[in-house]
Amino acid sequence: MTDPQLQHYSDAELETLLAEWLPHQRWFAAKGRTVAAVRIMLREHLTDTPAFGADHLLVTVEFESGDEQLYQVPLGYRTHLPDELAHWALPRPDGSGDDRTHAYDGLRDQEIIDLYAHSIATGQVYGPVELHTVPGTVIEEGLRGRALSAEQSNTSVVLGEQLLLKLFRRITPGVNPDVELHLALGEAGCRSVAPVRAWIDAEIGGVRTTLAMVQDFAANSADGWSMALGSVRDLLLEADLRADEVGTDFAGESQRMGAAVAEVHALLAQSLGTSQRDVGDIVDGMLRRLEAAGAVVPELAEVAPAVRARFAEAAATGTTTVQRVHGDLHLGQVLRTPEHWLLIDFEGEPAKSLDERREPDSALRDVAGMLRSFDYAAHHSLHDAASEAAAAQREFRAQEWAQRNSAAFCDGYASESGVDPREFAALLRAYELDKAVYEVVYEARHRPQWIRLPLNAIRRMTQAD
Ligand SMILES: Nc1ncnc2c1ncn2[C@@H]1O[C@H](COP(=O)(O)OP(=O)(O)O)[C@@H](O)[C@H]1O
Ligand SMILES: O=P(O)(O)O[C@H]1O[C@H](CO)[C@@H](O[C@H]2O[C@H](CO)[C@@H](O)[C@H](O)[C@H]2O)[C@H](O)[C@H]1O
Repeated sequence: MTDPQLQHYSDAELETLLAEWLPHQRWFAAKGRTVAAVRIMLREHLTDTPAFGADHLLVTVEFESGDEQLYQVPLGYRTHLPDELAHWALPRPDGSGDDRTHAYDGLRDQEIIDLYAHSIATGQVYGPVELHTVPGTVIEEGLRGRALSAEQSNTSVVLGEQLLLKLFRRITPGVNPDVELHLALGEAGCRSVAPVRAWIDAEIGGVRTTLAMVQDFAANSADGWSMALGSVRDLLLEADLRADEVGTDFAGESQRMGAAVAEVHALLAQSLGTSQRDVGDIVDGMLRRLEAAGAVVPELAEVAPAVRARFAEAAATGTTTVQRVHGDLHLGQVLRTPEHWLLIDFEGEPAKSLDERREPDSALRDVAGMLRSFDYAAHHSLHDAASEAAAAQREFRAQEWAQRNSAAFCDGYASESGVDPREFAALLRAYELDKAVYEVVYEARHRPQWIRLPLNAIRRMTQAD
């Protein structure tokens, strides 16, 4: 029996199917919004073999509200869909028969990944796309690829356990800060990032726009979030021990992490400069975000006056030094290699515009991001305890873990930079609250069952002296 032929999908057919499929993808940034239509902006045909086909798409998503977002979507086509690809398939057109070719996320297909790896190694890219390689870089041919887990804002593929190809999903015209800052830090000889070796861009609407980047893959690394959760879990299991007596005490790691963040900040300041900014201006942005968040999550109304009071304390502190920063630092953005800590993902908060993400900010934003993350890790593992007394005890111990690691992180930061973030308590607290407000909206949209973590933290922070 011969296999059925691959059937072509028209642009119009794909647009209809993508409008249904895109909102369910983890990397779709507009969760909760109604898609009015999808338009294909670019469709580059990559291959047609008897077994499979592939296209590379850039699509514009139009929302009911009238605005648009641009997404990058590699698609594969097969007549028979292997079980492991079923999860990544687009719906099939209404009324299509059993032999209708399947369309699916191309980056989940080994053979299509190989095609991209070959293209990067040989420099043979498609259509208007350009590949730029950092001088001295040689990307081997024939590196086998595997896509990383699905829970990401973008899609990353490990090539030969040596390199990581990160394909940006939501595309914003301009240079992606992930490439921009990684390149600057690489040139400055920073030890605490994985160097970028190449990037891919194209001119979109007259603007050179980043589509993907290739950086060193840190094999055998563990992410800070998993390590921190392990430490908290062990502490909560050992009811009679203090945090510093438990084998997986994390404070030494937090201290080294603080030093790594300080190194990155110093090199970003050195390479890309610093300036002075009125804290009042920074706080105006925080107030605007608080108001916008209140429209999404009504529970914020109850804590908003106390948050505003904290913001006002920060605004009264005058001016502060600003520089390029990471912008969305948390425990999931640091990797512990066998040697040291690496910071990854310099894209900034996905919900902000590119201009906002590239705006110089206080280094305290990143410090606050990490302090929030210690609080998340500490409280994430608290389940309903058998009695109120037991719950209070577990809460107390979780809180102690967060404080111990926050202090160690600040100690490490201060030892590397000579500046202790805790000296700027009012501004640091304002950044922590701003981040927690962002998190409330993030959780409402992505993980509603987690929303109590940032909401409770805001209550604690606004009640504390
Ligand atoms: N250089 C690297 N080496 C090893 N693993 C990495 C590297 N960069 C990222 N990762 C892994 O990929 C995951 C997603 O990376 P990230 O840059 O945060 O992507 P996203 O923007 O999609 O969230 C990280 O949680 C980490 O596990
Ligand atoms: O890693 P991303 O750039 O996609 O960042 C977004 O998702 C994060 C969650 O994956 C989110 O981080 C929040 O949850 C973390 C635990 O999962 C916690 O460690 C962070 O402190 C907390 O902010 C991040 O805010 C969001 O931008």
